Amino acid sequence: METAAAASLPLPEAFIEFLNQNGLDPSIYNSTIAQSTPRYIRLKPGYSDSETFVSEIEIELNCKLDKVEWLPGFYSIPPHIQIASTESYKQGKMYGMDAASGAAVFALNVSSGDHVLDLCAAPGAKLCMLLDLLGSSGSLTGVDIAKHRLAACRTMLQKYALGDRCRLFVANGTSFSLLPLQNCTDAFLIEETKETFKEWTPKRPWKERKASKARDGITSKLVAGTQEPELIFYGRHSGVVGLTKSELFRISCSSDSLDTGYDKVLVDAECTHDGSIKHIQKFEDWGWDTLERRILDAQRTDILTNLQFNCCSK
Ligand SMILES: C[S@@+](CC[C@H](N)C(=O)[O-])C[C@H]1O[C@@H](n2cnc3c(N)ncnc32)[C@H](O)[C@@H]1O
Repeated sequence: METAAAASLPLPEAFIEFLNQNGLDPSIYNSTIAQSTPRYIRLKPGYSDSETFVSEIEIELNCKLDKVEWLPGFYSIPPHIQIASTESYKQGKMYGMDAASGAAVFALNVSSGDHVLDLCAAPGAKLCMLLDLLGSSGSLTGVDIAKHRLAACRTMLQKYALGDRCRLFVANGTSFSLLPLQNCTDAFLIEETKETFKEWTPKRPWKERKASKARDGITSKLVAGTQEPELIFYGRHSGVVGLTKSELFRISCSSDSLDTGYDKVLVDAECTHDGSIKHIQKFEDWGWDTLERRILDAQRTDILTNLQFNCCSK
């Protein structure tokens, strides 16, 4: 961190050393520079190639959309532009999603008919992109350890009308072992005497759910590794409808799980996109001691390393 700009940053020595060791430019944590980092939006398939729709959004946002050539459906917008109050966003025609997040999903190379597992799914931006890529084929299983976060993901599926081939489990990803159902259905003998899963219906429309969440606040609750996965959502073609509970929770339908497992697995245990810069910038309000305790604490990051190792080595 040789430059004068970086030297003027109120970053602790140890953090600057860490950035230097990893070839990262400390000036990205300068809030003036970070404020010029563009934001990105992803347009829903069907809208993303429509020039008319792009022009409509430009009028609505009062800015120009710059197409990200290497990432289908993505556009960059100036950092100060807010999308949440626009009609296109409210109507589920666009997502606020970082290009780096999109790149991770794109790199999975999802193809038609794939059975995909998203192990750290909430709040669901990547999950929605995966479902958009799958279209009307394959299946997607979303897992998250935090129930309130996965509930937000379910709301997102409803908002974007995307959940048809998806199921969501509150579970610890390090021990999640349920296989995709589409591969197993032939092996199931539906026992008519037992109660089976009926079509999932929301207790409340998603807009009401969003409003009441804001009113009531949220309680953070994480599941233990040993707890049985809790199914909080399943779509009509997710393979769940018509199964009994014991069929759903059978972890293997064949001795060879290589044939019956997932085709692609996404493990997004912690943020790696431009949003992480904003997390670090909280030091300006919190001070470094608090930031270190809340975010950079060695014990917490050790847990994260183990989580990523466990998930990836399965
Ligand atoms: C960076 S966020 C994921 C963002 C998400 N992929 C998206 O695109 O919106 C990390 C998520 O991992 C979840 N998580 C952390 N440890 C977990 C575990 N052991 N099992 C399952 N989920 C976990 C957190 O609750 C959090 O929701």
